[in-house]
Amino acid sequence: MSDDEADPELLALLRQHLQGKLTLADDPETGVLEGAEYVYDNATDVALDMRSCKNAAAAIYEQMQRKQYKPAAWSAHELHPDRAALGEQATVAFIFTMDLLNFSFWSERSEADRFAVEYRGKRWTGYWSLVAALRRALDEGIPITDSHFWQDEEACTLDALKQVFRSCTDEEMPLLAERLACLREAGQVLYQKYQCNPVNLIEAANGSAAGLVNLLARDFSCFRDEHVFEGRRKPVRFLKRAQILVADLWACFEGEGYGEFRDIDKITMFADYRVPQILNSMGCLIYSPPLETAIRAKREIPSGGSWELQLRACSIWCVELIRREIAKAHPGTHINAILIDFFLYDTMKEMEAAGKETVPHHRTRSIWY
Ligand SMILES: Nc1nc2c(c(CN[C@H]3C=C[C@H](O)[C@@H]3O)cn2[C@@H]2O[C@H](COP(=O)(O)O)[C@@H](O)[C@H]2O)c(=O)[nH]1
Repeated sequence: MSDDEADPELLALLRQHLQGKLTLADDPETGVLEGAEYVYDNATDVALDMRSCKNAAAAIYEQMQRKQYKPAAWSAHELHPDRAALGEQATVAFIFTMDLLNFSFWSERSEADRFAVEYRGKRWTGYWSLVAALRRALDEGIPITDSHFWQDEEACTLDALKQVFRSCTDEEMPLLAERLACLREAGQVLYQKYQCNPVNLIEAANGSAAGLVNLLARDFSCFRDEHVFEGRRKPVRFLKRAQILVADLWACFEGEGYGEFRDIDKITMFADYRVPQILNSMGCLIYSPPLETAIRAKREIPSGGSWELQLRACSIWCVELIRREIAKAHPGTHINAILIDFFLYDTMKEMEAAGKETVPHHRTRSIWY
C-alpha cells in the first residue's frame, strides 16, 4: 500500500466513531461490581454459600432454558407497555417515569388491606401497582409520563399524585411526597440538560449502558443510589433504579433502537428487597443470627446502615457468581445478570402468590428500591 493510502481498517474504525457507534476511549465502568465485592469481602452479617450458589446456577439455567427466558419476556407481561401501540418515544417516557418511581411498595397490612390499584378488572399490588397506576392515569388523560407536567406546580400537586396512585383500600401508596420530589427534580434536569425528553438522555450515552447509568447518577440525585460503608472513603454504588431503567429499555426494545447497548452485560443485579429474599430461600445468601432475627421479626432495617448495605452488596455479588457459574458450565449462552435477576424476581413473586414465602423480605423504607 502506498504511503498516502489510509489503512482500510483504520478508516472503518473512524467511520464507526463518526457514526457514534464506537467511542475510541474505552467504555466507562459504573463501579457497582467493585463496590459489591468490597462489601462482600468485609461483611460480617451476610455471607454466601458457594455450594448453594453452584446448585442455584444449575437450577436457574435449567428453568430459564425450559421457559425460553429472554428479553422478549418483558413485553409479555400484560401491564408492560406495548411499544408498537404506544410509540417508541412514548414508551421510553413510560419506562423512564416507571423507573423514576420504582421503589418501596411493601406494606405491613394484610393482603386484603394493603395498598392496591384496581386496573383492567384486577387488583395490583407491589411493583405492578405502580405500572397499573401509570397505565390508568394515561387512560384517564393525565400526562403522568410528560416531564412538562412534572414541572407544572399548579397541575402536578401532591393531591394530583394521590389521585394517580389512588388505592382501592384505605392505605395510600408509600412515600408519595418523595415520589413527587423525584418527578419535580427529573422534570427540572430534563428541561435544563435534555430538551425535556429522556430520549436525549439515551442518545447522550452513545450506546453505552454503563455510560447511561453514570449519566443518570451524575445528573439526577434521585438516581444517585450510593452509600458510605463503615466509613470507607469511596461510597459503594448500587444505582439500582438507574440500572433497572437501562435493563427495562434493553428488554422492552429487545436490544435494538432505544434498547441497543454494546456493553449491556456490565449491568448487575438490581439490589431491591425481593431478590435477596429468594437468594436466602435458596440457601445462597446467609444471615447472621441477629440479622436473621430482625428480618424474621419484620423489624425495619435502616437505609444506608451496615446490615442493609451488606444485604444489597452480597446479593449483587451472589448473582455475579451465579452468572459466572452458568457461563463456565454453558459457554456461549448469553445469560447476563439482568436475565438472572428478572427470572429470580418473577420466581419470587410466583412463590409469594403461592404462599410459599418462608423467610420475609427485609424491611427498609427508601427511594432507592
Ligand atoms: N431486582 C429486581 N427488582 C425488581 C424487579 C421488578 C419488576 N421488574 C419486571 C421487569 C422484568 C421482570 O421480569 C419483572 O417482571 C421490581 N423490582 C423491585 O422489587 C420491589 C417490588 O417488589 P414487590 O413489592 O414484591 O412487587 C421494588 O424494590 C422494585 O423496585 C426486577 O425485575 N428485579
